Amino acid sequence: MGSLQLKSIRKAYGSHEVLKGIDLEVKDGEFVIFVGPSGCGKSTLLRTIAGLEDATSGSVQIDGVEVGHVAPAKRGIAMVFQSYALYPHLTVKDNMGLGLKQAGKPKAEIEEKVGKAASMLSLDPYLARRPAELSGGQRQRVAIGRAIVREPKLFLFDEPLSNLDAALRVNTRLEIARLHRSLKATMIYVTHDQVEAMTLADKIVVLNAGQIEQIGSPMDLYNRPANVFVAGFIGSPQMNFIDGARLGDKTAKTIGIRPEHLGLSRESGDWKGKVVHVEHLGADTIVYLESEQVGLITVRLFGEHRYAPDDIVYATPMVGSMHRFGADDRVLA
Ligand SMILES: Nc1ncnc2c1ncn2[C@@H]1O[C@H](COP(=O)(O)OP(=O)(O)OP(=O)(O)O)[C@@H](O)[C@H]1O
Repeated sequence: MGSLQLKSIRKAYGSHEVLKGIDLEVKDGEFVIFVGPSGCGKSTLLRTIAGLEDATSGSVQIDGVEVGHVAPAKRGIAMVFQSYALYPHLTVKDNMGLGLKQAGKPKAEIEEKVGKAASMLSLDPYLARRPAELSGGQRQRVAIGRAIVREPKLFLFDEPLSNLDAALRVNTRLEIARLHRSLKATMIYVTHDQVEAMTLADKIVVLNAGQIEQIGSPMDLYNRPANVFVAGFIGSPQMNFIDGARLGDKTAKTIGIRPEHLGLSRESGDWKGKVVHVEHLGADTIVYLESEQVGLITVRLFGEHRYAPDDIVYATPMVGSMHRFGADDRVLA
């Protein structure tokens, strides 16, 4: 079991309020990801759940039990950080089993649990090595293994992949997804990386300046952003925002349209523009164009396209792809 309830969590450092009333329900077995701009309070929230920070007010419950005054080690939580914090003089096996050894568990039990975690993480060949003899990805897997053997109610991950290179990030991401499926454990994960958030999460929590902007499944946030902030934060390249008045819309202050929901033609279309820059990403081509009617917009095309700066082109939004936001930046029904 591992459910979590946060009620009206506030946290201030001096007069600086970093968390401004966070309410959140995490169900047993859920994978929840916190995203948001730098400094919005993601790590502080995670550390508050872990008990490494005390909330200024509000309640943290794990499985329905208030843990505000329970020491971090007694909360049934395991935390995996960006820095692996492994003991350099211990082998992989001893690093993974240390927590159990310190808790006075019998040797046979430690052997069994470490063995099981190692095989889950494909770490069997490395059990006798020391951290210095491992790659960054392997070290992070050991850190995850160390968390698994403790069989926590809640796993907390604070940007666990951010020290890894791109290929390793993908592999380790898949590993974490698989792990979540096989352990059916509750996981809460902080990341800067949109792809991580979109691919791993059952539920994404978008934070901004200490408040929750929206909670939803990845596709909910992508398809139905509740406000301009979430619309602009989720999706890459970023959603285009156009002044409603420029499109003759009298109620919407802002109209959003994702770059992948625009078509491009040299012959005809809704918005005439001039190409200012093109990025060839292999699988996709990103075209930036300046249009008199709608300003600077980004178009994402599937495949390779031979547009070049100064080409005259026409962009056309796909039917039903516009998001309309009112004067308060909230989505209009
Ligand atoms: N110990 C502290 N004392 C004072 N202010 C702090 C302390 N820890 C964090 N802060 C401030 O709280 C705010 C939130 O920090 P936090 O680390 O939670 O943000 P974050 O969303 O995790 O950012 P990042 O994505 O950059 O890691 C920041 O403005 C930070 O400067």
